[in-house]
Amino acid sequence: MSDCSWSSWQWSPEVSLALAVWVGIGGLIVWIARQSNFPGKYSFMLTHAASLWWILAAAAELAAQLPGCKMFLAAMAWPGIVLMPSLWALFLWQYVNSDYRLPKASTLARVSIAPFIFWALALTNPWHHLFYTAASAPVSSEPGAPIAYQHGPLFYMAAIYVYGFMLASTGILLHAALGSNGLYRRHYLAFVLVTLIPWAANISYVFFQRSLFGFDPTPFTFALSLAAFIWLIRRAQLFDVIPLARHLLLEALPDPVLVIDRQNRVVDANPAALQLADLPKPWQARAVRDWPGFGSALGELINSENDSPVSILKLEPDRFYEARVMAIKHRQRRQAQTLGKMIYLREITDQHKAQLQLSRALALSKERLRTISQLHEELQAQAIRDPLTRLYNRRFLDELFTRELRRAERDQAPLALAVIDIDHFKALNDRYGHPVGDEVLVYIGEFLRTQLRESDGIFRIGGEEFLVILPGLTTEQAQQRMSYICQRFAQKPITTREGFVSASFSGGVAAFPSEGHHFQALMDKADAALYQAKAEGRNRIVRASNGAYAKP
Ligand SMILES: Nc1nc2c(ncn2[C@@H]2O[C@H](COP(=O)(O)OP(=O)(O)OP(=O)(O)O)[C@@H](O)[C@H]2O)c(=O)[nH]1
Repeated sequence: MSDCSWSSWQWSPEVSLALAVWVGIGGLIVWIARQSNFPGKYSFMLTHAASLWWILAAAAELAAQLPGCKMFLAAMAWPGIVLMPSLWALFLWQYVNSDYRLPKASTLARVSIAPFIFWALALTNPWHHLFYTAASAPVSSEPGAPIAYQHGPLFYMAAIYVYGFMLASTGILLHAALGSNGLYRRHYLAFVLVTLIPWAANISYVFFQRSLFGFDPTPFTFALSLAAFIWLIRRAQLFDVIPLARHLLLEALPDPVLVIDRQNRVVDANPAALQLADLPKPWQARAVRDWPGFGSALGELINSENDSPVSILKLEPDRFYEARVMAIKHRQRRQAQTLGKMIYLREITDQHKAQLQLSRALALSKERLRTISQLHEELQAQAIRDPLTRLYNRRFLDELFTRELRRAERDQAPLALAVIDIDHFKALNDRYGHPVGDEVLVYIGEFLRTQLRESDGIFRIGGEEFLVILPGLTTEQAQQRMSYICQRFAQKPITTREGFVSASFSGGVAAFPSEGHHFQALMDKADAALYQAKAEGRNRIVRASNGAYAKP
């Protein structure tokens, strides 16, 4: 210090350059202070204040003529040297995490501990020579000659500390640059450049003894940083246009947007939201559920554990809005802290009504389709059934017989066919009347249905004529089965409107493959057997047998 009071001071172009950089950075700080808030604004200003300290000490060292004074001023630069990279890392962290807050006093105190320790160690170097060794001396005997510093272990410790922050800064920036695009990515990449140039200059000085004016070139590279910031601010809209543009966008947006804090109080609302709530400007911050008009609906939405990103709200009579609730998160180290929520509303009344109409029309046409297909099924069922007895009619005979014949051929199984005709039905009609005849027809249909298997097909093929398809039965088995039914039918009188009526039927039976391989062949033989049954006295079943008719 005493050396400095005796030292003469020499002005030089290098000193002018250092002071020009100092003035430029000072101007940058003043300009930034006047700008609206941006993430990391205060740590950005503090970083440059630290660089001002360093440059001033460097300019003074350049101007000082006595070696003792130069070494004292070199030690004086250390708070700036060590503070600058740590504050720069703090700024970048806040910037990439959109943290607008003033750095906490405790954070600043923690960041300042190491710079003060290194400063104290540098100032006490004449006693311990652990920062700069005793071999540090002017490069020549000329007055004002620069000092060739020989670095001691404490110097390298300080360098490691500083380089750690530079490394962290580069990591933060590269990570942010990779996850962003457009203007933001350009900002991050420019920040990488601003970080790497002074660091490279410092490494070349510390490890490769590259100097500028016989001096550490690092503070001079701040001129490049300054140029980069001027370019970023003027050309790449750093710190200025983006928040402004976002604010303008929010103001001009026709859709209502609300920002609520952790206590669900509205802390910001754009004009569209105020208009929707019919709130005058200025409005007071109030709980979202108390907002006129749509507060209760929004309150419910926020409190519900509804994870769906979009909800439909009916806010006013007949007005529908799509509501998106987005959490506003702030990342702190590895934890993400929720600061509040942003609610974005978009009116979708017309779409919603159209959608409702569409879904109503869709439901109606589905209902109609169901009715039509039901009717269709009923018609289909009716088309193949005899309306009086509900037995199958001739129309279905072909289809069922063909299907059963194929199955019989495939399984090599017999398939019997029985033709039945009510005996003396004309006489019954004549005696009791046609309606009673109908009752007898219905009764026989029901009777056959109860006596035969589910798999047997029963058809009414004429006035009082029926046909039964009996899958799996031979002629003999079919005759036995039908004879049994024939006997039971004849034994039981039928209840009609005219009292008890007795009736009987006759039948002829033929089967695949013994009597034929086609429907018509089997039908002819069964018919002939029926004729035989009638001729033999009725009330019996006669089977056809290979061209001849076998009696029971
Ligand atoms: N009630 C009623 N009678 C019918 C129906 N269809 C046909 N018939 C009558 O059935 C009778 C058939 O008589 P026929 O063919 O002479 O035979 P049958 O009197 O039964 O004498 P066999 O067959 O020789 O025993 C006719 O009188 C027809 O009018 C019908 O749907 N309802």
